[in-house]
Amino acid sequence: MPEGSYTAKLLSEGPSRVGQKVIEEAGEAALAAATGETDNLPAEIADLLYHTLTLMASVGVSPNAVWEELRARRG
Ligand SMILES: N=c1c2ncn([C@@H]3O[C@H](COP(=O)(O)OP(=O)(O)OP(=O)(O)O)[C@@H](O)[C@H]3O)c2ncn1[C@@H]1O[C@H](COP(=O)(O)O)[C@@H](O)[C@H]1O
Repeated sequence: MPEGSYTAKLLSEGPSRVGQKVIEEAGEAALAAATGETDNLPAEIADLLYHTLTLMASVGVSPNAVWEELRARRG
């Protein structure tokens, strides 16, 4: 594991732990939006996106697979 790497440590804990972080960060982002704390929103959303990408890596889902899914939904 790369020394001092948060990402490596989180990945070593498995998808369930990464998923918990996604839920936590989604809650923080939603709360910031609901309470009008818009100054905090970019940081909260950055945390959410980072942890979502880490969750994808932990289960082997590529960004391209997600883009393809979104593209297929276009009506
Ligand atoms: N973008 C990010 C990034 N966003 C958020 N975080 C970390 O995510 C954690 C989440 O915040 P919390 O307040 O929940 O932190 P915490 O209490 O330490 O977390 P837990 O103990 O609950 O797991 C913080 O420790 C942040 O530093 C990130 N850690 C790393 N990156 C990037 O990932 C890449 C690899 O970095 P390393 O992970 O350091 O190798 C680099 O480009 C980094 O900039």
